[in-house]
Amino acid sequence: IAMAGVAGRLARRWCRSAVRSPLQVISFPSLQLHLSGTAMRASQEDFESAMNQVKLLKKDPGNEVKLRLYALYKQATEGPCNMPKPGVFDFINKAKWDAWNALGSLPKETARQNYVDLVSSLTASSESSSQVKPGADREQQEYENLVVTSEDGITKIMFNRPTRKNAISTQMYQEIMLALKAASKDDSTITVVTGNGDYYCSGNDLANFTDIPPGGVEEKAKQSAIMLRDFVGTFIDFPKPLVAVVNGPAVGISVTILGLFDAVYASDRATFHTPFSHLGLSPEGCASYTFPKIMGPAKATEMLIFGKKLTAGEACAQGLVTEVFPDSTFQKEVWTRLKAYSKLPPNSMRISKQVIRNTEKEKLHAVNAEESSVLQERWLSDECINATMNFLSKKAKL
Ligand SMILES: CCCCC/C=C/C(=O)SCCNC(=O)CCNC(=O)[C@H](O)C(C)(C)COP(=O)(O)OP(=O)(O)OC[C@H]1O[C@@H](n2cnc3c(N)ncnc32)[C@H](O)[C@@H]1OP(=O)(O)O
Repeated sequence: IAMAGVAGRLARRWCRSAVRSPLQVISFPSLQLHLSGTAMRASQEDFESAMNQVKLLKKDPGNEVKLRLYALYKQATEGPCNMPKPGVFDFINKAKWDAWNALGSLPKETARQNYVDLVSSLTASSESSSQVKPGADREQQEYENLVVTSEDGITKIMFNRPTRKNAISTQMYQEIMLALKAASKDDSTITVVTGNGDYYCSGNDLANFTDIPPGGVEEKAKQSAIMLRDFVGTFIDFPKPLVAVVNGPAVGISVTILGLFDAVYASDRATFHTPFSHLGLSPEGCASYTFPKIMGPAKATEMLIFGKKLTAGEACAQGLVTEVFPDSTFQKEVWTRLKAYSKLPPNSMRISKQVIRNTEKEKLHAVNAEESSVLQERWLSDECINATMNFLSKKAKL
């Protein structure tokens, strides 16, 4: 408890001091490699101007960056660390000493250049993030079937076709891809996918197959396979922690792609249903690979071949869901947790995700290509056409 109190005070003091003086700022080790390679050409004038810019930063760059700035400033003005090492309980001065000492014998000119570059990167990122106006207003104009908001370091992509149980139309596939691509580049640390209304998502909009292009059904199947491959590929390649907040029942592709998320939180009202055989289809979203890996082949068979619908508790027991919450407290508990996670160092989270994902990326893309190509055939099968017609003519539901 005492340590937590000290850490809190430290953070508050550092935040205040960063805007007051470059002498009281603190580091970002991940920038070190990038910065050490830059040419040494910053003048004393550039350096002084950078010191002034630090005071004008609109956004607190965080303690690590402030420590880095402090260390570079000291190195640039005084050379290698010349202070006696502070005691272990003198937390602030010890952190500053460590940061400065870590620069070793870095020449003054290089430190000056690195300081100028670091400040310039901070100014650029604060300008670009202030141009992005987070919030529903801006996003509503861009997306017809999604609500995308950015707050507290979290970009939330919400399926927004509640009257169709958030079924994914052709346009919505495109919008989800666009929203994910934007989220991968924005300054949020975590991206969340959720649904509006009582459903999380009822999967592919079965009416998608009624929009036949001049090339006929074969052309439609071909276009759909390309779209599916791109759609799933966007999830495979997504670079930040991706979390599903499953607010209600999930069907079809909205379930299979959960295997590509980094965490899945579910309300106890949620169910997980992949009725591919009932629809004359076969698995997509890399589930033919991720599900057997997550839950074992026998359990995956029950879901993907026999179409067994799982409760949230069952999906959690089988490893598809991270944690289940009572519906009454679901939103509150999940968002409190996500807000805490969003404050973790973003670069570290992103890199950890990449380390985990990179070992499998090639395999996942290959599986995605294979599944999409098999489905291209399935969509033209009698089994699939009959099942789709039965649903659309209101003869069948899941
Ligand atoms: C191109 C890439 C393809 C990738 C391959 C993807 C595969 C899949 O995702 S397979 C799974 C496809 N999904 C389904 O088969 C679900 C079909 N829907 C249903 O069975 C039911 O609607 C329900 C169980 C999801 C919900 O039932 P209920 O609570 O009774 O609600 P309604 O049926 O009255 O739904 C309200 C309204 O929404 C329409 N709707 C719901 N889901 C879909 C859907 N997936 N596609 C098209 N339309 C859907 C439903 O028809 C109702 O419409 P109205 O009757 O006009 O009000």
